[in-house]
Amino acid sequence: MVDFSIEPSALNSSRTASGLPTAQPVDYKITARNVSVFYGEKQALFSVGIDIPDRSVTAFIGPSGCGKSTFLRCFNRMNDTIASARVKGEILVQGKNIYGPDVDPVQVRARVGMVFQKPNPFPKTIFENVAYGPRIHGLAKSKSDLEEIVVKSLQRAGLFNEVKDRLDGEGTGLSGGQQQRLCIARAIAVSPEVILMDEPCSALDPIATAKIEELIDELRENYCIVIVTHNMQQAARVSQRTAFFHLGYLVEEDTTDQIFMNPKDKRTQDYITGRFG
Ligand SMILES: Nc1ncnc2c1ncn2[C@@H]1O[C@H](COP(=O)(O)OP(=O)(O)OP(=O)(O)O)[C@@H](O)[C@H]1O
Repeated sequence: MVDFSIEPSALNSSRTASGLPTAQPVDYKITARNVSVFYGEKQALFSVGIDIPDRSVTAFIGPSGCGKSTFLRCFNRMNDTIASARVKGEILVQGKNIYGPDVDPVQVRARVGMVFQKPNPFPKTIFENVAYGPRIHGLAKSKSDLEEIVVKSLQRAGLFNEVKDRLDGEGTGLSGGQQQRLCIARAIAVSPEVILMDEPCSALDPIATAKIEELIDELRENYCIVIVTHNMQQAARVSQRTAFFHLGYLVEEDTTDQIFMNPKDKRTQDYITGRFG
């Protein structure tokens, strides 16, 4: 664990019985400092900094093209897979700079899982979709170990009861909402520290969306979750903190209540009241 005790922004103030404020360290999972991202000559993000707490949901909102997904992809080095993308600045996950010279991006992506807009199960069985990650990362010592990981991951993703009789069926044969929960199970199976979600409900109907939102709420007890969403009601429903982006800048970040009820910046206010977006 990193000692955050000297970082003023990492302190929550509370009051003792004497009425004097005391500082309590917040458990931050991700810390980003001065992050800028370029696609070729074009700059998409401008010196963004944020602290993201563990065991909670942080939502990134803002108009199309403001850089939400670009910033999210910095947290597991997915931008490395885009040839023109260049990331500057520092991102610490659990205190370790994930852009350090000794860091393997494949390991980063196991620690920081990602769920995409469109459910993307592998063309394999339901069991294999979940077993694949633990197997390649050597997380199971035996067949029964692996089975246990698969069952637990499906249970945590709220899918087990629906698929327990057809684990040998194709993952792609599930409904859209089930496929997305399968992708969440797949992400959980490698015991990540963080789960990134890039508009995870945008391809789903309202009932499947409600299930995923419930699941997100349950998962936050154990994980740091960061979600990009276009849907402000969804951000208000599922997140504890919200960051508003505009034209590549992080305009404002605070508790979700504060952002939606009393934003400090006029651009945030205009966006959440639907004046642009
Ligand atoms: N692979 C890429 N190559 C070139 N430019 C890109 C690439 N991906 C994103 N951009 C540009 O970077 C900027 C930020 O895009 P990004 O997708 O991060 O925004 P966003 O806020 O997530 O948008 P949306 O809500 O529409 O998904 C935009 O101007 C976009 O055109």
